[in-house]
Amino acid sequence: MDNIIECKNVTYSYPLAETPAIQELNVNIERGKFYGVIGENGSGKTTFCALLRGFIPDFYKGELNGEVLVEGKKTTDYGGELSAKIGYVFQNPFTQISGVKETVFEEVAYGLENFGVPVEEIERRVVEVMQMTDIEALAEKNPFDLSGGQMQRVALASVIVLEPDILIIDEPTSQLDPEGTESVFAIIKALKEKRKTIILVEHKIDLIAEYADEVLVFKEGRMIAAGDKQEILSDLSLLEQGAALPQVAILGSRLKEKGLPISRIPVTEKQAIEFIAEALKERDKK
Ligand SMILES: Nc1ncnc2c1ncn2[C@@H]1O[C@H](COP(=O)(O)OP(=O)(O)OP(=O)(O)O)[C@@H](O)[C@H]1O
Repeated sequence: MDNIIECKNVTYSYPLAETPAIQELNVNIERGKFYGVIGENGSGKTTFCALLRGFIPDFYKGELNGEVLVEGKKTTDYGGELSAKIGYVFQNPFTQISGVKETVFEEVAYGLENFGVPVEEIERRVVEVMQMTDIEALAEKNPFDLSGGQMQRVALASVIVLEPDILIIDEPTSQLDPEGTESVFAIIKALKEKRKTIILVEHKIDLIAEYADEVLVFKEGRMIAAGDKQEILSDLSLLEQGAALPQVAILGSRLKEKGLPISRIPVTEKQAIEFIAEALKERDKK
């Protein structure tokens, strides 16, 4: 198994906090997999992201015990190189936009300029990423004159252009309409196809069900479940723990309880159609 990130017995408290925001966390993140992170508000998802990218303890002090390793090296032993390895996309794209560049093109190029990449390479990479994120038509616009969905695509482009191996994306669609959400997920899907390691915090459970490989569930600072998305998202006992599960998983389980011979609990709409049709055929055979 190729673990790109490992958390070993991590407990962290923000300064002056009475209870830790993360408690006794042990988790391995495998290279090239897509992790969906879910849990109630305040359960520790954003704090988990801050730990992975070394923001804790670099920027947030407080008390940290245990170790977070990225490619076998402690985050506390990295200098600036960690930010080249791990791209972070904020919930609010306003936070990501530098505010010092006047066009979208310059904004996307900004990070590469800071890394001292040669001009021709910057041009090539920016053009490529703008195509991938479907923002070519916005190249000459001011980043602040965009819709929320467009701005989030620019924010994603400015991170993707740096070619990090790991992407941590914290609720990218919370402020977007369905169309903006769809366009952001088209990009996330393309990143998944490039075999990037992706850690995505997202409340929209159907999107997690559709795209993630693995799901991590947080509650009150503890990771209460982790594993294959099919297994986690069909575990109805998690509902009692406050986790959101796909409606189709709940429906499938209830149909099973009512006696429908459904062999697998669906987590996506496509699976629901397939698995329920299979079960109906099975029932009619009898
Ligand atoms: N900068 C901070 N200083 C002190 N406490 C904080 C800070 N950020 C978060 N917390 C606390 O840590 C706990 C975990 O918060 P966190 O933001 O990680 O949860 P979350 O699951 O990401 O929530 P949400 O879904 O609302 O974004 C909460 O009790 C929160 O109040």
